[in-house]
Amino acid sequence: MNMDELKRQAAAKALEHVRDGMKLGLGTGSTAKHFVELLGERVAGGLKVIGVPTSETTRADAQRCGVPLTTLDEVDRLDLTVDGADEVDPALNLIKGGGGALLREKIVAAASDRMIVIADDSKWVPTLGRFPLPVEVIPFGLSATRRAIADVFAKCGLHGEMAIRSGKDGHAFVTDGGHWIIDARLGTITDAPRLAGLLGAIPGVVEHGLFIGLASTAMLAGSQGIRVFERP
Ligand SMILES: O=C(CO)[C@H](O)[C@H](O)COP(=O)(O)O
Repeated sequence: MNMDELKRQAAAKALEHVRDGMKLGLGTGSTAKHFVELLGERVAGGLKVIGVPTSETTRADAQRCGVPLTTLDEVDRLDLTVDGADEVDPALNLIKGGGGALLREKIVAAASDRMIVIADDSKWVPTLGRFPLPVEVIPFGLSATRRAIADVFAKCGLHGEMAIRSGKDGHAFVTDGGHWIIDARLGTITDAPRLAGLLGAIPGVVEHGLFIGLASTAMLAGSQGIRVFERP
């Protein structure tokens, strides 16, 4: 089975947890896109749900699939968010943001009673950090912000290369919020909650891709089937 089929299987498994009347957070990325498409099929069959997309790309996908949309200004809490991840560790802490949507993804996940992470099982890691950590920054004062990020890494015993993410046009990739992303190759993040707290306190850092304590469940599809993990 190829990777894309595994992603679709994980998405289908998450769909089993969607009930009539739910308010849903809709994630971003190739796995989340499968979920939106499968959800669209259920909506066409009469399921009543409403979704909050975590990116302009997901908004367009959801509209194409006929999934009714709302915003976090119009609803209070969401029942469930289903989203992909770049890495998942045994505590269900995550690295996200490979698709550049980490800011809206984190806002939506934090506004949800439950977050289900869907992925193929290559995303499962014993310790976060193999995938470059995305840090969303304001372009103003970038060098100062970068130095502050490097100081935080050093304080956490991490020394990694940092690169401004480029878009397809070769210029800096611009997020839906108008910010830039620094990708940091850290290797192994031994204390992700501490790093998350320190990065979040830097002026100029809008958000980072460490999702600590937000995921309730992970559904990871592999050649042996789907493994479901609950947050310990
Ligand atoms: O965080 C994300 C986007 O910002 C994605 O969820 C993450 O990059 C995983 O993507 P994919 O499902 O395509 O592997």
